[in-house]
Amino acid sequence: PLPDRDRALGPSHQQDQSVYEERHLRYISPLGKGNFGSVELCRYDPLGDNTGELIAVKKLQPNKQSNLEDFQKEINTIRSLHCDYIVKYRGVCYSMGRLSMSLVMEYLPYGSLIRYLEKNRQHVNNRRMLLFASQICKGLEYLQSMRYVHRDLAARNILVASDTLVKIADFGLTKIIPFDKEYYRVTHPGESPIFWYAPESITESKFSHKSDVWSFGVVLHELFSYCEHNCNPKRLYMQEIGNDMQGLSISMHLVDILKDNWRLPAPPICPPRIYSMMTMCWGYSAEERPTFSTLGDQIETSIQD
Ligand SMILES: N#CCCn1cc(-c2nc(Nc3ccc(C4CCNCC4)cc3)nc3c2CCN3)cn1
Repeated sequence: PLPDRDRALGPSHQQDQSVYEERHLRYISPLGKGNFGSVELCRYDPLGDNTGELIAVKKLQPNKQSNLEDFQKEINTIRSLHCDYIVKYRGVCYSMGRLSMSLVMEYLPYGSLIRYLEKNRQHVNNRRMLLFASQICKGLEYLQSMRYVHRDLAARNILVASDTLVKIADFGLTKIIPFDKEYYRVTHPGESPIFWYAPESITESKFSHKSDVWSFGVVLHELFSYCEHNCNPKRLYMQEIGNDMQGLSISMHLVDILKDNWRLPAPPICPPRIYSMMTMCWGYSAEERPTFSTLGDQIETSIQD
């Protein structure tokens, strides 16, 4: 695309959608897998001299679930979001040959929060964690203001831009709440990340801002557990449920222990006030859970102390 200074700004000064030409895209390495797609590191190098910018390119995975329509929705979603705490849309790349298209986004050099915390555990203290938590909370508050429900909030979908900035990514499951309802009901649950799901999402496929609050509580748990894999949510829940469970009954057992008020245990060195914030996010019924603005205020207060 044209550098910003030369880009013709439309009347609304809305940046026009940038189209990246496939012939200038240089594949570098794989970055990860999201919902319905894989993400690759590329350099967009129209001058052919390796001075081009690094970008993250999400390609549609041609498999049964994903289809171009869902991908188009994901592109329209991320294109409509303008927030410092949400990964930035850069444009699309059409590959006519394969009649498919790719989503071009800003490249975040540090990768997912899980990997970052595993590698940088020694110099990330509680204050830094609270900064990350507050940024995720602000991003979610913005998403809510746009009537979007993310539906796949987890540390694996939080990306690290720098030592002091994280961003929400992967809008493959994001839905818009209809104007006349408080929730979105999903017809095809697909492979659901049930250990990050609120009870009503498991039992009734109902998703709302309050179910995103539940998942935010699980992300707080991952954060303050430094994303240690031996205390990740799935592992802790399966220990409680009993590892000998299979298939459908796992989600029913999960809902049962949640009904009995069992919750993920406090991470080893988690401040009591933060753990109580998590347990508030895990109110069994949606209306018990706090709003993102309340959570944001509580996190800010904790940062001041
Ligand atoms: N979310 C979500 C799930 C889908 N997904 C999205 C991305 C993604 N990754 C990055 N950056 C990134 C990623 C991995 C590394 C690792 C790679 C292995 N070697 C060590 C370093 C480094 C940097 N930047 C992005 C994106 C999307 C927009 N910008 C990756 N998977």
